[in-house]
Amino acid sequence: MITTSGLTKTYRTRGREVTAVDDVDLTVREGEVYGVIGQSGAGKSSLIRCINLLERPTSGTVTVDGTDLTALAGRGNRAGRELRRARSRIGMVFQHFNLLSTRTVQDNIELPLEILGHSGAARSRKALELLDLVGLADKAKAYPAQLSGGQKQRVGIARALAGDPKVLLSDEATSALDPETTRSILQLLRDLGQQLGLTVLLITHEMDVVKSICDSAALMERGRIIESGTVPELLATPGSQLASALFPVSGESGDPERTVLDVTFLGESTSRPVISQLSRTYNIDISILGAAMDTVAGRQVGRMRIELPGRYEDNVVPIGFLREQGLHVENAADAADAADAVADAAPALVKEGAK
Ligand SMILES: Nc1ncnc2c1ncn2[C@@H]1O[C@H](COP(=O)(O)OP(=O)(O)OP(=O)(O)O)[C@@H](O)[C@H]1O
Repeated sequence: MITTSGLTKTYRTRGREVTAVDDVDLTVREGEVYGVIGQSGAGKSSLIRCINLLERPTSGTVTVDGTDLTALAGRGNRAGRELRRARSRIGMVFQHFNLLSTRTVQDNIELPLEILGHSGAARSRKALELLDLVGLADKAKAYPAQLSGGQKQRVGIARALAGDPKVLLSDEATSALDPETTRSILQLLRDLGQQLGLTVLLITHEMDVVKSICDSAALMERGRIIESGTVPELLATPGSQLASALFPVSGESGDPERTVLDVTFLGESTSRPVISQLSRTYNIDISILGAAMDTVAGRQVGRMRIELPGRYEDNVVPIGFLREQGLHVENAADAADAADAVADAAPALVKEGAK
């Protein structure tokens, strides 16, 4: 649904050049919620602004729903109209809501429809329908100042949906909200995505956002995407920095003569008694150093740090047994290296992930 190829954005200010987006290839599939996570200054806002051509990329292409937006951008007035039309199928949700304070809630939602030239009756019908969808049917005549932050963002989402978009872009939609409101807005985005068949691309600096609603995620650092994939793929990738930040497990072993493994259970493997089977089959004592179960992107995920007697090389057979059961097994020493790498690159992400 969204593809960028070699997308690059360089700003030139007072003789200085900053490459905010550096050769980014991104593929967001139809119907998924895709999160781009990175620290402040990583280039997330520039990326999202290039995707809806609010910002003209320096090079590279952006294709949304089969239309190459970058090809439409530079062709004078007529192409400008085409670009505006293509853009109206891309909804945008902003961190600070961007509502007009002198207009009522309903009039704010009608604004994009006014620009598209819809009649008064059609605009009103659509706005009321959208208000109902976001749970604010009773607030049509209220002004933004009379709403809570979460309610304002619901209006922002309703406005973004006014043009019947196939794609919703969200620029830190929840970072101005408290944790509980954040949860309800994320749930709304996820529900609307499923109900309306939307593809959602969101940028965030909070790992919890990725954890609660994203099907796929990418880690952005200094303008580049350094890791990406579906959440289950990431959790199953040895040494994945995103997986370590998304789902950290802790627990120390003091004994170099023993093997410490991080075992990830996904989906139905979470309910099988594999650790006791391992212990019985090979007659080994297993210590559990740390464990957690959680729901990531709507799927049950478990992670466990276990310790086995003997060095890693001596445990090839039990490790093979665990892998045969469909579990992802990683040497904890390698996982610790990945966690250190992400901590160096993005300390805030690790803090968020560890909450
Ligand atoms: N209009 C601009 N002119 C010049 N430099 C810019 C401009 N916009 C962004 N930058 C620079 O590009 C880099 C990436 O900024 P960007 O806002 O895209 O990052 P971000 O990951 O969204 O950060 P934040 O989360 O703080 O918004 C930064 O170094 C920033 O200073």
